[in-house]
Amino acid sequence: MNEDTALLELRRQAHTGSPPALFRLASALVVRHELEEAFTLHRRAAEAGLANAQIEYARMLMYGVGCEADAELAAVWFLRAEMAGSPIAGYFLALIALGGQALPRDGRINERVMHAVKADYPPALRAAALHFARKAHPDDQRRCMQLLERGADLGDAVAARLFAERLALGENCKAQPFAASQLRQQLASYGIGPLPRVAVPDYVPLDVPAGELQMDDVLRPVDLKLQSARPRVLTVDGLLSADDCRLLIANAEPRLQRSQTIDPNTGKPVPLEIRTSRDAAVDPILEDMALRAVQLRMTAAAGVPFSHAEHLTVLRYEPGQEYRPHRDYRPPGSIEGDRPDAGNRLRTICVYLNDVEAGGETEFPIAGLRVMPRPGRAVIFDNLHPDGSPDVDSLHAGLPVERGVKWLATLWLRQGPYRNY
Ligand SMILES: O=C(O)CCC(=O)C(=O)O
Ligand SMILES: [Fe+2]
Repeated sequence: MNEDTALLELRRQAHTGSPPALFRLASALVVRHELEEAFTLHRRAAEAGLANAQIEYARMLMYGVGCEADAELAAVWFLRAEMAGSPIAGYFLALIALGGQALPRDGRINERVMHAVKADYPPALRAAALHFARKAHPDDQRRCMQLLERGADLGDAVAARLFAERLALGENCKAQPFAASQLRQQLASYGIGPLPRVAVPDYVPLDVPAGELQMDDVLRPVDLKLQSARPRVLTVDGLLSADDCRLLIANAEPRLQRSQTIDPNTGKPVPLEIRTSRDAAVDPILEDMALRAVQLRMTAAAGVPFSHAEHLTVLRYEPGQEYRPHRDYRPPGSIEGDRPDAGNRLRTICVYLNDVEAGGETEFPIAGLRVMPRPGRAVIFDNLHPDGSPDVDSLHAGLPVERGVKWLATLWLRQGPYRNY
């Protein structure tokens, strides 16, 4: 049967109106990028009570695929699928609720994540593993390892890479170089290399009873150090854990592209000599609970609601690569095409993900300040004055890397809401 005959057969079956047949046809149409028709068919199957279709329909609504995005309506359909017994729907409800925008951030987040963990849903395993990774109790460290291992067994390459690092380094566990090298060989056969070395930053371990999940820990206040008042620059060490840093690198690495910069004349992103790194932005469709938790930690430290954040960008600079002096606020005219209602870039938070052998500091020339990369260290700075006007003194640069590689995560934070869930 060729592809078209197969589709015709699916259409014939769907004609009967049977929900599983509608679902199968919709899924085939998604693969063919016929999204609007897929959306309508998933809706019909969802309305007829099919839980899988309810999840797919809700996901399309959440991301605006084949339709206008509508996070509130997505939540309604995830709730129906959850009531029909789907822990995956519960996971998505927890993901939406953690953003605190389309659903309230309530205690059900933890319950739902645990439920999805018990159902072996890999994104939930990853999120819970990274949460337990921050807790001092040895039982929680064991839980973290078990969850990463389970994720790896289920084919989650990110979990496998994180697990291999901990095993190889004996980080919060007994070093198992043989098991680590076997796992790395397995990953290498899929073309996946080892992660860069990330030293464990000092941070206050999470004070949550052993075995318990408290996902909203990401919002807890951190100890910011004022480095300069004008321009306003703050830093905090250990904002992210070694596992968080590795998570960001592992997610970005396969998708890196030459960085682009907004051309001040046209307002369009283009590759320019002032910024020679490679980077990957996290598309909302790829944003799972663990990635969301890391970003919430960043926005909370920056004192800006999560909804104001543009998409996370992870950058990689090789020797000689740099981001020459620039300001992060967007030139008037370039906002129009990208959520003008969200206003300009009020503030930026960058987190270094590894140690750079030499070079790669972030320099603020007006303040006479250079911030050294250290894994988990964040630098937060204002791009606008309190009255919303551009602060020309916010000029800054990513100095050229001299030796080693520099990995960095940047969130640009707008004046108003940019995301809807
Ligand atoms: O690489 C750095 O240190 C600075 C990065 C930066 O300025 C940016 O991402 O906007
Ligand atoms: Fe910048």
